[in-house]
Amino acid sequence: LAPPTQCQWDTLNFFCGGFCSPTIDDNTISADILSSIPWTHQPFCVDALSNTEARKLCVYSVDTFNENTGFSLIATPGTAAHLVSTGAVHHGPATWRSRHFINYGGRPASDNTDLAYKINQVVGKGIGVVATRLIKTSDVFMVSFPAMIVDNSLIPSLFNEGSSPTAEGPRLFQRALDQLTDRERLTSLAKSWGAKNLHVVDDVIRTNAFGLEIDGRGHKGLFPEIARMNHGCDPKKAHLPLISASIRYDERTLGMIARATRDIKPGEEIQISYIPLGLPQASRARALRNWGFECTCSLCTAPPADREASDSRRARLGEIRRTFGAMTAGEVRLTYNEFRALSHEIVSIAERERLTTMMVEINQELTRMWYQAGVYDEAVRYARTAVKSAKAYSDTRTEFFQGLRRNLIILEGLAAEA
Ligand SMILES: C[S@@+](CC[C@H](N)C(=O)[O-])C[C@H]1O[C@@H](n2cnc3c(N)ncnc32)[C@H](O)[C@@H]1O
Repeated sequence: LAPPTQCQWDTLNFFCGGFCSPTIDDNTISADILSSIPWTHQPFCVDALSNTEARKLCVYSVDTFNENTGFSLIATPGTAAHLVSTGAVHHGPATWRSRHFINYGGRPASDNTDLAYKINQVVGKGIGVVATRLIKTSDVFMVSFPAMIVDNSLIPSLFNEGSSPTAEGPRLFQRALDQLTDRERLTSLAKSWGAKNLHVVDDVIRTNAFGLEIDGRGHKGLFPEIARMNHGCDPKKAHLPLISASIRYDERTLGMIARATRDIKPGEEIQISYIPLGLPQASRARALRNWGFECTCSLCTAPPADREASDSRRARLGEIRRTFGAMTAGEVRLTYNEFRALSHEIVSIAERERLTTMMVEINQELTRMWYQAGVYDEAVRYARTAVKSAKAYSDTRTEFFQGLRRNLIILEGLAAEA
């Protein structure tokens, strides 16, 4: 076998299994490169933005992406090359054809007759996503592909209130928008329509974007169908997860995948969490301010005594996790019994707070810690629960899930030998 090709931008040669994509910008384009890249427009670049560490940001577009709705990327040439070399820019449309999960702007795709949801007006929240038939726990009911992905350095105003947007921002946003085949799919998400001097893309990003990492850099992705899902938690039924759906970014296809974390009945609005699970009330309210609405879900509007009880459980959960961090760093030592009691306590708090999708993370952490403590039968117990919880909402073909399974098998072997 020939050694994998070294990519200019990939000095560790981490991603290139022989399928490399050259870094291109508006100066380096040539006829032979053109035949190997998916972009259908010449890159448009700006140099060293004053307030970012990116040396160059370019707009890349491919208008055949996602059944010709188009995709624009505003990123460094290195990020663009990385995305091309993963095959994602090519794979997206094929995946779309094989999975009929999309309905954009409320218009059903033409060959798609059996969607599990519709995009509709919902009381008090603008547009939302409503189930049209029974969606079973762990079913994928929607896969949305990006209209645009933007390097975080272009939107500093999002993180630093009061700072002015990068001067080059509107120019890049406009170019990226102009090069989309279906612009309305993105612009229909806008709220202020040019008010406050905000470019329409910037406006859409503020309340609709999902954070994602590409090749170690932070980006914001606009997935117009998934973006129609509102934030919310469910009626107070103690045996059900607090949130009815979870989403996951699949870097192999650029798809954002929505999966049910419990059975969802026809007519129910499907909601996700915009913020990390497990936060207490005040932090939730602060975090949600970015989206400009007051949380009215069952947890936020529960009687004060219930909210306080929930807050103190969540504060305790945070405290235990910090203790685990200190243990890992070697700053705190606990006895076997103390650690065992804390392990039980954190799991029972997460269950009580119905933080179902967080159970994987917690059980994974406990697996690692019991393994490091050399207590393999306890590690096996938590590894089993991590696999079981992950099955409920993640794709079992993912590297992540397979990793959990492999860990379990290794630990079972160690426990049997011990
Ligand atoms: C990602 S969009 C969701 C789709 C949006 N409702 C629409 O009409 O396009 C986020 C925006 O939806 C609204 N929203 C989301 N969850 C909400 C909730 N629980 N209550 C009220 N408004 C909500 C807010 O205006 C928020 O900025």
